[in-house]
Amino acid sequence: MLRVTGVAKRFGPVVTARDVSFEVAAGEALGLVGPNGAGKTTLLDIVGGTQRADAGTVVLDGRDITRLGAAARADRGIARSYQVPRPFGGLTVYENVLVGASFAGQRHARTGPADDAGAQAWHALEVTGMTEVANTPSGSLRLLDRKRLEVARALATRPRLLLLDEIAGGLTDRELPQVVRLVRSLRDDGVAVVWIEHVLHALLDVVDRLMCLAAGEVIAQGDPHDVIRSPEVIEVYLGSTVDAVTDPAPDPATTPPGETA
Ligand SMILES: Nc1ncnc2c1ncn2[C@@H]1O[C@H](COP(=O)(O)OP(=O)(O)OP(=O)(O)O)[C@@H](O)[C@H]1O
Repeated sequence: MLRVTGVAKRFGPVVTARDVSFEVAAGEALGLVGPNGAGKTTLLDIVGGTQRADAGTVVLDGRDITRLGAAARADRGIARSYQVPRPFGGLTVYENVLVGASFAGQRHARTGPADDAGAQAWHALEVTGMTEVANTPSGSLRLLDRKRLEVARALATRPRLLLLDEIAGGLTDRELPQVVRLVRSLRDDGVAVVWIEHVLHALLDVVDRLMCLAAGEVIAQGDPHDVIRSPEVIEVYLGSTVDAVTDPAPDPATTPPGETA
């Protein structure tokens, strides 16, 4: 479904992507890990269309979308959540999601029968377990609900490819499984997912494949358990936490050293 080939990006002297290539199949979940500053968010930006790569191509469903902006990519089914949730604080949860659903509704109306944006927004709240806080001002939400609202706003656009940026960071041991279940259910419903996450055991509960970036380069990708056992990944990212991550009863709060949630 998604094929990224030979992507390069730099900000002045800082190289954030160097010949990065990967693929995501329809309905597949790919985890993206790596040290702070490795270039993970920039790569998501390049796939989502909010950043333009210096070189390389992004192909969705066989069509080259490299030169398309974020709105045109959203039209084609790409949606994303942001590391720092940015809801419209004065609007309720429902209203926030309705904004996304309305834009998507207008787009779909151009090519087919008009959607009911309200129904679509409500559906996104149901899927994310947020109906009980639908009328709560989003500025007063606890962290878990702010994270879920990010996902709900993205879902309201009816994506086929969902880009998630650290939606598990900062959550408690009791909250984490809810996010894991949510992402897994989306994947199981056929939505392809690319998920950046430092909370590795949450990622490992969901993703089909894992890719590790360091200094803008892919240092490993493939089976998640192979990737976290890769000597290079252990050296530059996991260090001694690899045993905690793969332990049968891992500490849910485990985050690699030096990483921010
Ligand atoms: N717009 C920008 N202008 C200049 N430098 C940038 C810009 N965006 C990102 N960078 C730099 O590019 C590098 C990669 O940043 P990026 O946010 O993609 O990394 P990351 O792997 O997502 O990190 P983290 O895990 O901390 O979120 C960093 O050194 C960052 O400071």
